[in-house]
Parts: sequence; C-alpha cells; structure tokens
Amino acid sequence: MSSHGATPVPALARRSAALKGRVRVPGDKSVSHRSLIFGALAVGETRISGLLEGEDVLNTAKACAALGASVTRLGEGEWSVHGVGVGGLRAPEGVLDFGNAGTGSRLMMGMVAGNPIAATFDGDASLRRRPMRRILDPLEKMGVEVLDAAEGGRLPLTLKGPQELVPITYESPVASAQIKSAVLLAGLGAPGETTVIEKEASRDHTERMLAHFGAEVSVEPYGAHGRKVTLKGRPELKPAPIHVPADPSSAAFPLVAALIVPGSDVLIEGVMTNPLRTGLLITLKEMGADIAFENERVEGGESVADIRVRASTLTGVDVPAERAPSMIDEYPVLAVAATFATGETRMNGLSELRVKESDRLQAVADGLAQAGARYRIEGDDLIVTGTGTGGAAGGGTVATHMDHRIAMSFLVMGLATDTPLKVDDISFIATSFPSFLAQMRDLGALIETEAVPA
Ligand SMILES: O=C(O)C1=C[C@@H](OP(=O)(O)O)[C@@H](O)[C@H](O)C1
Ligand SMILES: C=C(OP(=O)(O)O)C(=O)O
Repeated sequence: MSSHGATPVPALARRSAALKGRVRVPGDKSVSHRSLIFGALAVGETRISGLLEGEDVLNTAKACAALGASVTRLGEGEWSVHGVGVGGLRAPEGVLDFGNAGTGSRLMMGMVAGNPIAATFDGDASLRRRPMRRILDPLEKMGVEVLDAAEGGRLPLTLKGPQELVPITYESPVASAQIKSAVLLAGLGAPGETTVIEKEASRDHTERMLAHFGAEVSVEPYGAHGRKVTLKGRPELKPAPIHVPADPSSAAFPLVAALIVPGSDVLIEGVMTNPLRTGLLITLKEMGADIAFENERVEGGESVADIRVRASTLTGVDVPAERAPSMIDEYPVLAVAATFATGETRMNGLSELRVKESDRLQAVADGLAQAGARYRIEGDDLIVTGTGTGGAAGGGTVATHMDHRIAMSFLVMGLATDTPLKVDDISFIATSFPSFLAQMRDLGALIETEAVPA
C-alpha cells in the first residue's frame, strides 16, 4: 500500500491576485512509466532525463527492479536502467505494489505476460476498485493464466506467463492507451505479429517508444478516428536515451488557474504538444482562451512548446465525445474552467471517467455542488452552466476520493471563487505532481495546508 493516505491532508484555496511568472511542470507521467518499462526490456543501459519522480512512477521503477532490471537514480530526474531483454524478466520475490497507478499496473501486466513467471499485482484501495478484466481478457487470449484475482478480476491478482505466448489481433472495446499498451508489451514476447485496433486513437507513446527502441511497429488509420497498430514480436530492444517532456496533464492546472484568475499572465515551459494529448488546449481555445504556443520544437522525439496563457473571457462550448481520449484526464479541470465561462459547456461521452482513481464524473459533480456551481449529468455527459468571470461561490469542502486530479482541480477553482474552497485530502497529488503546491504558490496562488478549519 502507498505510504500516504492514512492521514488525510486538507487544504484551502483562496481568491488570489493575478498569477504571474514562468513554471516548468514535472515530466510526463505516461512517458515516464514507459521509459522505465522499455529500459527494463532493452539489453544494456538506457539513460532517462526529466523523469517524473511522482509516486506512481516510483512504483513502476520499484517493480522493474523487482523483475530483475537494475534501476538507479543518478540525480534529480536523471535515471539509469540496465535492462534484461524481452523475455528475460525474473520472478519477483514479493508482491508488486503499484499504489494508486492504473498505468503502471496495467502496462506491467502486459510486460510480465511474455515471461514464463508468476507475479502478483496489488495497489491501494482506489486501484483495487478499478477494472482489470479489460487487461486480463486479451492477455488470457494470448495464453496468460490468471492464478488468482479478487472479485471481478480486480487487484490483488496473480498472473503467470506461458512458455509460448500466442500473438493476437485485438479490437479494444474502449479507447484506452493502457489496454493497447498492455497488449503490445505482451506482443513483444510473442512470435509473429500482434495487432491492436482502436476505434478512436488513444495516446501513442508506446508506439513511439517501441520504434525508438528498435522494434518493428506500423500504425495505420482505422475508420474515421481509429488506428491499427501492428508489432513484430521478439525483437531485441536496443537502449535509447529518453528526455521526458513536461506533462500536459499537469500543465493543465496552472493553465486553467491563469485563465480564471483575473489579470494573470503565465508561461509554462517545454510542455509536450503531442496531438493525441491536446484536447484540452483545443477546447479552451474554442472557448476563447488566450493561449499561445511559443518556441515550438521537437525534444526527444516529441513536439513541445512553451505555452503562454493570459486570463480570458470564456464562452461555453460543446466538447465532442471523440475528443475524449486526447483529454481524458483533463475533464475535471475543464469542468472548473467551464464554471467561469458564460453559458453551457457540454462534455459528451465521459463513461471512462467513472473508472479512474475515483468515479470522476460523480466526484466532479459533487465538487461543483460544494462550490455552488450549476451542472447536470445526462447519461455519460456533464453539462456545466457557467456564470462568467467571478463565477462560482466556493465555500464548501470537496471530497477527493484518493484522486489527485480532483484535489488539484478544485484547489485551482478556489483561487477564483468568492469564498475559499476546501479540499479534504491533497496527499494523492504526490502521485503525479509532487511540486504542485510549491509551483502554484510561486505563481502567486493562495493555498493553505496548515490550520485549515475543520
Ligand atoms: O497510457 C497512459 O499512460 C494513460 C492512459 C489513460 O488511461 P486509459 O488508457 O485507461 O484511458 C490516462 O487516463 C492515464 O492517466 C494514462
Ligand atoms: C487516470 C490517471 O492515471 P492512472 O490510470 O495511471 O491511475 C490519471 O493520472 O489521471
């Protein structure tokens, strides 16, 4: 289990004066997990810089070490991984504990599948609630045995890889980079071609990293919004240096804060602008946000830019369901922005939000209610009725349900509400954005953690 969470740490955000300055948010979480995993599967040393040292990623590092890779921290964000090669993992001695992390646990189930070893996966109370059948189903088709699992195929669970995996063509029932990546990572250990088809394209960091480490992978369009990814199994992965760009999902918090706190002007440096991650930026621009990309460049195979954002007058928009995979983690903070827009913002097709660290659709709705904002849920759609700048009232206490993004979103909201807004526990912010409080305060955000009234 994670070390935190036992004692909740409440915090209070107060209406702040204009936010000003530059900030570099930590490395991308998706790329960080994958850089450790691919480093562990390559033969030789992979050097990583800019790794996110959040709890989720540190758990992946520990699990890679337990499976036989040598993982060393050289300095801040600087890591070295000596990999054991595809098929070279050893059986771990203890349970692999992934804490709060869906990505780490699901990707590493795929990683383990290609080795004839058994491994037990576990996590905290939030992760134990999340669906794992979506990973077990394709892995079982490839020959993996589920030796033990909690009800509904949940954690804790024990997997055993077969002597010889069967390559498959898998059409994923949901657009999920975690499902796609688990099948492709398993496919590394299978002879022949493994194919994943997704009807809507999800983030492509695994495909990019497979190619970066020397695997043969092809990506073709599939239907209007989908992709077909095919991997040739059993490659020898060659170590390749990785520079992790700043995480757009973390950048979303100072970005929305700057939009809703009047007079703000903030520069967020080196943010990854991979088109499969920019749904929030597209949506906010449609809402009228003053967001400019400066110094656009390519770093470590990913497009990045400095993002300049100034407080803006926002207008509600309709966010199409097919945009969801490119902004799946950003809906809570978009809902916050929407309360400061004029008119309705309709966010369509949010069923996947129900199976994140919390039921995010409900947690966002309950948080908006605590802040006195107007919203309604229609099926899997969330509709927020904003009241323009100076929007919501604040005043309540938001339940975060072990969910870092709920905590950060509502702290951002409280920077612009009429009365302060409290969140019940900020300890899980350390899973993805450990420097959140310090960096937001540097910009001028008023967030208190001590002596928060009960
Ligand atoms: O592959 C990844 O790194 C991630 C994929 C997304 O999950 P799903 O694949 O479940 O949509 C996202 O929510 C998560 O934060 C990171
Ligand atoms: C959903 C998230 O992560 P994970 O699935 O890795 O727990 C997230 O970071 O918002």
